[in-house]
Amino acid sequence: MTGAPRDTKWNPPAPEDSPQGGGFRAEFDVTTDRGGPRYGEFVEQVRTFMDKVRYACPTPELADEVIEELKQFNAKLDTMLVDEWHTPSGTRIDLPSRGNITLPPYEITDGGEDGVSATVEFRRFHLGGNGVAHGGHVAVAFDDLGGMAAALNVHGVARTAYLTVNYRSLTPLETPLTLKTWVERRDGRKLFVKGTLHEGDRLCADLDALFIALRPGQA
Ligand SMILES: CCCCC/C=C\C/C=C\C/C=C\C/C=C\CCCC(=O)SCCNC(=O)CCNC(=O)[C@H](O)C(C)(C)COP(=O)(O)OP(=O)(O)OC[C@H]1O[C@@H](n2cnc3c(N)ncnc32)[C@H](O)[C@@H]1OP(=O)(O)O
Repeated sequence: MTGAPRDTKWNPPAPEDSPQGGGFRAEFDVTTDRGGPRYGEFVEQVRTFMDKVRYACPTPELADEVIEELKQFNAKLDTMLVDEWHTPSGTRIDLPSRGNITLPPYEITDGGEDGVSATVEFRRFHLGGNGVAHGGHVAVAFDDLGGMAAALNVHGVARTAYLTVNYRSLTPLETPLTLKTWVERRDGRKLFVKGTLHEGDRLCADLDALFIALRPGQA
């Protein structure tokens, strides 16, 4: 397991009348080959780049040089753009965080209807201040992995209705942390999800969230 459990029935078909606009679709794709065998390294290099940008203090001359090179990179990326529904990002279950560059990198160690366990490592670019993670990035990790616990429970897509994170102690950067999420209670389409984030035995943060399973065809 890396970005999501493999032994699960993913790729549920959308109903004929599934709307194509607004929010998540009631369907989703999982892949292991979209974007090719080097896609994981491609994302990892961008993360490393962001780590360096976060701490860079360029001279004006070096900033000009890098800006010129970035313009060339961006022009190259313009030649490979696809729409949201065809990008590998978020679908590659063989990669950390399903290859989604916007998520803190995590690897799923266990996942199913009972919940999800993952190892997550906040990067240097997730800095909030004073050497520890920004609380918003902690919430992003909980949202995605809480959403995954809900998705695995209902075998479909669920959307966050509310998400409360209690920050119990500081969350370190560049340290493997254990994040767990599980559906504590289900009431029809309502999934009450709990979660914890630990460094070893120390609780960094916990989660209390409500996810709503989408109705067939819901935008
Ligand atoms: C999604 C994955 C895509 C890619 C997948 C690829 C691979 C798959 C692998 C794994 C999947 C892994 C991870 C999943 C990833 C991410 C998860 C992130 C999810 C998000 O980041 S998502 C963005 C933020 N999210 C929104 O943008 C929501 C905006 N909003 C709405 O879209 C509606 O608001 C909605 C749909 C929430 C409900 O609307 P609705 O019309 O369907 O239902 P309704 O309003 O009737 O509520 C039904 C019952 O919930 C109660 N209820 C509702 N809201 C409540 C609240 N806040 N507090 C307390 N109770 C609440 C009502 O009171 C009623 O309760 P009752 O039935 O008892 O009366």
